[in-house]
Order: sequence, then structure tokens, then C-alpha cells
Amino acid sequence: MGIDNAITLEGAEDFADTMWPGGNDHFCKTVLSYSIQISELEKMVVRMVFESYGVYDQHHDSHKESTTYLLRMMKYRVPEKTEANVGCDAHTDKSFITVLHQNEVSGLEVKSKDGQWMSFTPSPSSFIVIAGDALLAWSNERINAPFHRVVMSESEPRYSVGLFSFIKGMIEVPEKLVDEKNPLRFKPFENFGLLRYFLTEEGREKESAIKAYCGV
Ligand SMILES: O=C(O)CCC(=O)C(=O)O
Ligand SMILES: [Fe+2]
Repeated sequence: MGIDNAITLEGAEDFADTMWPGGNDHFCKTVLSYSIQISELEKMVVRMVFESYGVYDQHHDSHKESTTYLLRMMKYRVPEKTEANVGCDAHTDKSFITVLHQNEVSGLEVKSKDGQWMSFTPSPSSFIVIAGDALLAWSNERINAPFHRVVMSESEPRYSVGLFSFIKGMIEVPEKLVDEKNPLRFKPFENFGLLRYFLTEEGREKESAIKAYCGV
């Protein structure tokens, strides 16, 4: 369960109204303040990415307008002796960017491109920024959306909170990120429906085939 439109008071209130009869003002203020501050970090990362690819002026405003945020809070209990793992299975996120934070209990592991699982020592002042599938698509596969998982091996429950940014509607790859060396690639993404080839001739030809594949 998560809070949609997490950087608006309405988003926090909708969630609180579902959880508590009569809502919960204190909860709303706390999560709203957290979400807004972490969304500033997300926006800084987005800005750096857009600037580094030289597409800030042309694409940043429309990107900003179509961004929404989801906040999810997670609890991982200590596994019973007979249980192998009660964390979360390896996956990539469907988001554009995910920003994670957790209590002092470790467990998050991220897979490097060469297949090694890397773990972290949690710190109250550190946030983990992970690229999601939408950023992989937007960057025409230049930015990897890494597999990650949670493996519980400590004797305390683990609490984490994730702010996930999403692009509403279709993901368009900036023209600058498509060239002969990096032709636009087709990937139908679960949750995103279909990714159109906006820019290439090949894409236009394939569009009807893609639509048929996705049933739209
Ligand atoms: O709890 C964590 O640190 C990771 C959670 C996660 O990967 C997710 O919710 O997608
Ligand atoms: Fe994740």
C-alpha cells in the first residue's frame, strides 16, 4: 500500500482517511514534509541527468509537469529459524527514479552489471537513489535499472521508505539520445502499456505491430 500524489496534502489525506477513521493530521504533516524534501533530491538527480545528456532546455519542463510521486513504507520482519528469506525478491523498479531510506537494519542488496550483489551499511544520513525501468527506457538504455532485493539477516525488523517518481503517459526518448550507434529499442513495459518509437522510421513502421501486441 502506498500514498499516491505523495507531495500533495490531498494525497496524504486520502491515504490517512483510508487508514484511520477521521484521518490523521500528524501523520499527514510528517509524510508530506518527508515526501516534499525527498522529491527535491529526486528533482536534483533528474536535473543532473538531463543536463549531462544536454537535453535540459528542451525536455526538462515537460518532464517535470508529467511527474508524479508515490510514497511506500515497508516493514520486514525477522525471519523464523525455518524461513530462508522474508525480504523482497530481486526486481527492477517500474519508476523513473526511486529514493530509498531505511532504519539502521541492513538488508538491501543491489546487483552490479557484472552480476555481483552489493550490500550497504545503512546510515541515517544516506539515501539510495535507484534508476527504474522508465529511466532506462527514457535514456534509450544508457542508464541501467539495476536489480535489487532485500535479504533479512539481522535480528531486528527492518523499516524502509521509498519515494518513487513516475512519468504519466507515454515515455518519449529525447531525440538527442537516438543515433545510429544507439537506435531506439523496443521494449513493452508492464505498467506502461507500450513504448512507441516516436522518432525513427523503423519505429513508425513497427507501431501498428506494437499496438496489436499490446492489444490497444
Ligand atoms: O526496502 C527496501 O529497501 C527496498 C524496497 C524496494 O526495492 C521496493 O519497494 O521496490
Ligand atoms: Fe525496488
